[in-house]
Amino acid sequence: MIHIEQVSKTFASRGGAVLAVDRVDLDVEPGGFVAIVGPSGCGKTTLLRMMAGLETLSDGRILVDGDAVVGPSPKLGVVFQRPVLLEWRTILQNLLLPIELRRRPNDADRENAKRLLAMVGLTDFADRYPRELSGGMQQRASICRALIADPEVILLDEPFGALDALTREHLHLEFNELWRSTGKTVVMITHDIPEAVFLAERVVVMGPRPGRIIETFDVPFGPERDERVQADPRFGQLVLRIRESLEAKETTR
Ligand SMILES: Nc1ncnc2c1ncn2[C@@H]1O[C@H](COP(=O)(O)OP(=O)(O)OP(=O)(O)O)[C@@H](O)[C@H]1O
Repeated sequence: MIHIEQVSKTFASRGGAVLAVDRVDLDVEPGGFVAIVGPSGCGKTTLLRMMAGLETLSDGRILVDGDAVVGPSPKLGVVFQRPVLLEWRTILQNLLLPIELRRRPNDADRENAKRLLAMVGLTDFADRYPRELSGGMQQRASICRALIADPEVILLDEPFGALDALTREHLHLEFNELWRSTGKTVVMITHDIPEAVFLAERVVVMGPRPGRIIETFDVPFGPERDERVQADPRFGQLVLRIRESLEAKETTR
């Protein structure tokens, strides 16, 4: 579904050119879930923004479902670290925004939005404004908005990073179910290694700048996950191996 081939990104800055992403190759199969972890500033966000068509490539190519990414596309839904909801629109109106940018929303769109809100337990909040919702609820609404145009791929940049631990755990379970029930292809950036192992099928480790993929780990659990996965010794072992992979590279900087 996603094919990333020898992708590089160089930014021009006052101090000279900054190589943020260096010849990254990555393939994600349809319905797959890949998490990307790496030290701060290693180019994760830049890579995700290039996948989303929000940043140009300096070199290489990115294909989504066979087509080169040349700009934002309805095939891609993006969720950012902070829920970027418009304060003056209700939750339902916020959800319908991606549709409105292309055409007038109809009753079927409104039904679809309500179905998504029901999936994440926000049925009663459709007509409320973002400020009336907690951070976790707003982030759920943002995930619904990324899904409204029925994209084949969802890209998430630390979507749960700004939430408290309990809310984050709830959303992990919800997001796992959402992924399984919709069959979407997911790429998620996170700093949280246990989160990556809990949610993804594959965890990709990026090394410090210039950002390159240094190691890939397969997660030994099926798609259906719950709290018991974390008690499995393989969970802790994998978290440790990924942490060691990250730390090995940090010390050889
Ligand atoms: N628009 C830009 N102009 C110049 N340099 C940039 C730009 N965007 C990112 N960079 C540089 O590219 C590098 C990678 O940044 P990026 O935000 O992708 O890292 P990251 O891995 O997502 O970091 P973090 O985990 O801290 O969010 C950094 O050195 C950053 O300073």
